[in-house]
Amino acid sequence: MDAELFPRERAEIAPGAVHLPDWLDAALQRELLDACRRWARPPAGLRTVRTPGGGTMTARQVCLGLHWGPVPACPACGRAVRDNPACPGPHQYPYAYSRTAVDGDGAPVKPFPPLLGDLAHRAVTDAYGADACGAGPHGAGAPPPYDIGLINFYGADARMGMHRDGDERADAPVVSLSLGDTCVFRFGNTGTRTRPWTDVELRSGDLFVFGGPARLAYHGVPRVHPGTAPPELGLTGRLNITLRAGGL
Ligand SMILES: O=C(O)CCC(=O)C(=O)O
Ligand SMILES: [Fe+2]
Repeated sequence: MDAELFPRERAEIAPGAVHLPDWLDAALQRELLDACRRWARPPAGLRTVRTPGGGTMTARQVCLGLHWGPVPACPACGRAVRDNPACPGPHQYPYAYSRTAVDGDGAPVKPFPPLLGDLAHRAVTDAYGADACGAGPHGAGAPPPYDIGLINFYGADARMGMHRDGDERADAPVVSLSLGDTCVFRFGNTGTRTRPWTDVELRSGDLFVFGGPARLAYHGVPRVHPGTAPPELGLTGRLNITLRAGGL
């Protein structure tokens, strides 16, 4: 890694989208990596996600709390999603949340651990300030809690295309934690997959939070830089943990 004289600083990439470099210390990165390794084991462990077009995602994924994946058949017309793009029903939404790994081994998804809920709340508070959380414990009138963790594992050639995180029903900010190799994280706009966008370098330990006007912005990972993980972490590749409130 190139030498750097100055620490990297907090940056607001777009209104509501905040990058906090080096947010996780080395011990917490190690603890999260160990936990990711446990979560990635079967049942309902790391899997390859099929896309509605018949391809596969290059980043492999494991889910906690709720399972996110392709909708196998449309409840409105009963056909596989990619076979009937004209269906006005759930075909419009080729991905959904479920309680079991429907496109994996079919096992119940592992529970969402309290550690990740605590981290999500701390992350949002650090990103926006004390009262901005937008999700909380259950209770009358309280916003829904963080209850979904998606963990993406990127090998050297893995990517993630521009997309929106739009399958949740709560508007709490998405919290994203990076471990291992550095990547280019592309943060775009809410209207199109195309420019304008800003490319941000996310390194091991970085936090990125997007909420408010940025909650539904397109984003993706066009590139991972292999071999850039901190050697003491002991990870080859990149892990990303995104935390969301489902409101489902
Ligand atoms: O890997 C990343 O940094 C982004 C992951 C992501 O956008 C997602 O899981 O929806
Ligand atoms: Fe995303």
